[in-house]
Amino acid sequence: EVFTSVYRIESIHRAETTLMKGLTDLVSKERRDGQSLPDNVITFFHRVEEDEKKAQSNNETVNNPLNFLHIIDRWITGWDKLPELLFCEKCRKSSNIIEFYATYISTKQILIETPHRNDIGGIATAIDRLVDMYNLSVDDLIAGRVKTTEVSPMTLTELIYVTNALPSYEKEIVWYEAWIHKMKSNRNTDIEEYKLIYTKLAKAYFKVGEPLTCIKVLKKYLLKDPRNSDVIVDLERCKKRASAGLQKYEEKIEHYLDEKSMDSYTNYKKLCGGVELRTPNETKSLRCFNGKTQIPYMESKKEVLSYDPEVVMFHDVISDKEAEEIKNIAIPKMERSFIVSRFKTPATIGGNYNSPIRVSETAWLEDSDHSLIHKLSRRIERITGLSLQRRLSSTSDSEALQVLNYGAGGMYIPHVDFFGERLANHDAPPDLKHSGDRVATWLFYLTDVKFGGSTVFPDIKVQVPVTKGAAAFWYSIQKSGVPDNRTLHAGCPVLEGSKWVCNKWIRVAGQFRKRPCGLSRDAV
Ligand SMILES: O=C(O)CCC(=O)C(=O)O
Ligand SMILES: [Fe+2]
Repeated sequence: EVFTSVYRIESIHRAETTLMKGLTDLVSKERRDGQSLPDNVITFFHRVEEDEKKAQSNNETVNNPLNFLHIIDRWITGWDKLPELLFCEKCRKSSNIIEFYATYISTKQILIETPHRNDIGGIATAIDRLVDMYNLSVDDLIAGRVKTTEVSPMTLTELIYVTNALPSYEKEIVWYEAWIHKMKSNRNTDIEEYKLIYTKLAKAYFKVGEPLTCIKVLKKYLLKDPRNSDVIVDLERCKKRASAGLQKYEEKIEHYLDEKSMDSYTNYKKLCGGVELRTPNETKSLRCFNGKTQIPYMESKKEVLSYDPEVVMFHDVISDKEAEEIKNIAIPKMERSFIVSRFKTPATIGGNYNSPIRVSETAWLEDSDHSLIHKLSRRIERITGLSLQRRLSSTSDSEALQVLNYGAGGMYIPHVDFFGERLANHDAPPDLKHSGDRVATWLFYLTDVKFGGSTVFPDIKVQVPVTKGAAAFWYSIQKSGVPDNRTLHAGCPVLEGSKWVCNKWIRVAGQFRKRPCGLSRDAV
């Protein structure tokens, strides 16, 4: 799967650029020789040309899920099929074609992974999630617009990918209605497309218990194509249901959120969208200042986002060059992030109902892997005053550095980082199992993103924007030793850009001198 990280999609896209250079060459050589390639090859060639032109803004390729959908669809329906099209039975074989084919094979061989049907589902789900999260207009998406960027409009095939991934018939209705709206302004839509959309829309109305609307939709279609027997059969079905007076409602995917989760989810959504949920009175005492570190002449740029529980940002704690280096060290080791529930934390609320909990890829880096990783651990120690020692054979004061790159619409739904009562029986390696709970989290931001991706704390209404070079830091366990549920937090879905972060989860065991425990139960 490539949709689980933006860098994988980017590498597919780089390969496509190479293939496209080869194809452009082929087209012009054949033209020069007075020959032409099969029509479907030329059509595909023009599609890529057109898509690429549209997807460029300020010399950069637009990094949003709609463009990812185009990239993956072009790959699966185009590049993968190209040899069949070029070497069809009646096709003329020229040396130019053979030459292109060599480039084709070698380019594909370099790729570690090529897109897969699953990727389509992953990206389609991401698009649905982003519509919910950021209240995007479906009409805009169909036309290729996402916030301030524009790419090619969606194709009919892409629409069907998206609607197949939707968790409810209500949502399908919204998309088909929008598509019909678009078809109306396009005079030469072919009848097959009309038929497909009208029958799918009618079926969705039927499923949500609205047979009368189902009848209306099908009758509208029959005005264009009065004798279509499939549609007439569908119409009879709707009529029968309507006369039975049965309003049967069918759910596509069952979902359930309890009230408390719903509150957190509402805040999560608002905070991700950049809404300030605290009153001026609540934020007036928040400050930025030069913080003390363990080295007398070194200060940190500290910004307090919440005093209790304490959530802070440290600015300029990692350079662009270091951030780039971390990515390069991590890339060969990246793997799909495991679901938090490996540790059975309450990572079960919010998000879109059918969405995976975490869409990202992870690499774990040890201090001993590279001097830079070691250096960063020491830097965090100086700034926080905590110990991050890794002792691979006994208890450790922190886990390895976790590097994350989010995928298409990638996010991490609301969760807490501590294990709480589950610490005793989780299946971490023994050294970590005996290192105590996760007392604090340090999160470096290695990139900026154009839109979305903030780290948000729904219960305390805090939003930390993705800020390259900065880090977020918070304690998950109070000084009394009691885990702090108010530290529930999430990574918002990324709408545009590639979000890279890396974090250190700091353990309780080694901190007894560095962060003395409090004397009362509610010590913070
Ligand atoms: O990526 C984010 O913003 C959140 C990451 C996170 O929750 C974590 O690493 O524990
Ligand atoms: Fe977390």
